[in-house]
Amino acid sequence: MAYTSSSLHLHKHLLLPKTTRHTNPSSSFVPVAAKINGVNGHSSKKAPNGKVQINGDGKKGVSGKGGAVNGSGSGRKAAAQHINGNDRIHLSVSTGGAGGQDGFGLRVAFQGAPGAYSEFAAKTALPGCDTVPCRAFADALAAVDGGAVDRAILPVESTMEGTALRNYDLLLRHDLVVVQEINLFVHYCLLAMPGVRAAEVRRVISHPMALAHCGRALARLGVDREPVEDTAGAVEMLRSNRMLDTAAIASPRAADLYGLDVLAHGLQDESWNVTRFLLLSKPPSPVTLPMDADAKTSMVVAHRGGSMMVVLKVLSAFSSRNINLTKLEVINNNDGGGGGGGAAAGHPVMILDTSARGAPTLRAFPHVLYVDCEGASHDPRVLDAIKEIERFAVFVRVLGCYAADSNVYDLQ
Ligand SMILES: O=C(O)C(=O)Cc1ccccc1
Repeated sequence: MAYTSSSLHLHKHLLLPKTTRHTNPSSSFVPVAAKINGVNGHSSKKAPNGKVQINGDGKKGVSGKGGAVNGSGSGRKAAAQHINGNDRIHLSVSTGGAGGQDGFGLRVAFQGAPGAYSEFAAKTALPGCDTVPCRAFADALAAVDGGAVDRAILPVESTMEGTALRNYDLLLRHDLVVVQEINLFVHYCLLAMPGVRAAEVRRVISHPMALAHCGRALARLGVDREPVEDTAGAVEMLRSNRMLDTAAIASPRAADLYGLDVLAHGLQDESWNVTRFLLLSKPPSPVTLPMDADAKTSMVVAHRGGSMMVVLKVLSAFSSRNINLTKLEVINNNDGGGGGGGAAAGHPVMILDTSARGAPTLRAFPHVLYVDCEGASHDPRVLDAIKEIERFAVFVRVLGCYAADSNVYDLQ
């Protein structure tokens, strides 16, 4: 196999929620996204009343009361079914912002149209921030790299699919630092134009990750699948083209925002479906961690390959110092052919080397490890572990040090 990736994924036990704070979901999702024009394509209109108005009719704002999909007063609620049985997990999670970070005055680029999961993750991580919709993840990263926005948010792994290698590839090509992590419970709904019945749906469109996460449910429904840029963009497309034979997979919030019917809830094949997002900024990191904070450090290690010995040595560098790892992804690209592993299949991983004097250079590495460890990057034990790894690795780049947040936040 040319390009392989194996990993120790974050799973349920690592994502147990800590907080029990509940807030009004609609209040945690303020309509500031509408104030900003999209960086590359997506934009949203602002209604005269200051609420978001998507595609014209202005019936539903972001905080629109009448369309609560899972709340009271929704006519759509009764019709929606749970595709995968008892999929509504009731998590004790916060919808009100992670780690006490205040996002007022910060512009955060995300991939997708307003109502995308990434936007919700940004709003949860940095309550009060202004979100900036972008056509592609690459545009969101370019926006923060170029100084057009303060942060970008990127989904990097999910409990169902592991590491989003494409997004890691993007991250590594930029001189950006990880400043925050956020875990979001992703609840998928099947949405259609008002009045459309499930039996009339021939095709389902959504972000590729959403289609993959709902594979079994879609097979059961016997519909065609078509990937589009993002979940909310799919909903926007349905709405603006008045598609009557097509449904979209997106969040209940997107249904509310764009005024679509929810045909089914809990479409995901696994009831535990959590996506981990990273917030990225230009260096130096604007975040100062309190000394006693639970911190995490993310890094990428490039090595010569040849055997799995290097993995054992990396593990030993941490374990001998009693440092816990929360992620280890092993990437090997041996012969340049095809093979599994996502966007970079058949290609070495391109990493921007910012350590050398002079301009940062993009370097190609066939053998790479993505490592997250507990502890701050300035913790002497972590520093020592990195020093030890540097003795046998070709290159180590610390991607960021940030507050560990094991909460799982929920849209509901
Ligand atoms: O398409 C979206 O809404 C996104 O934000 C990307 C995404 C898709 C599925 C799960 C998590 C993030």
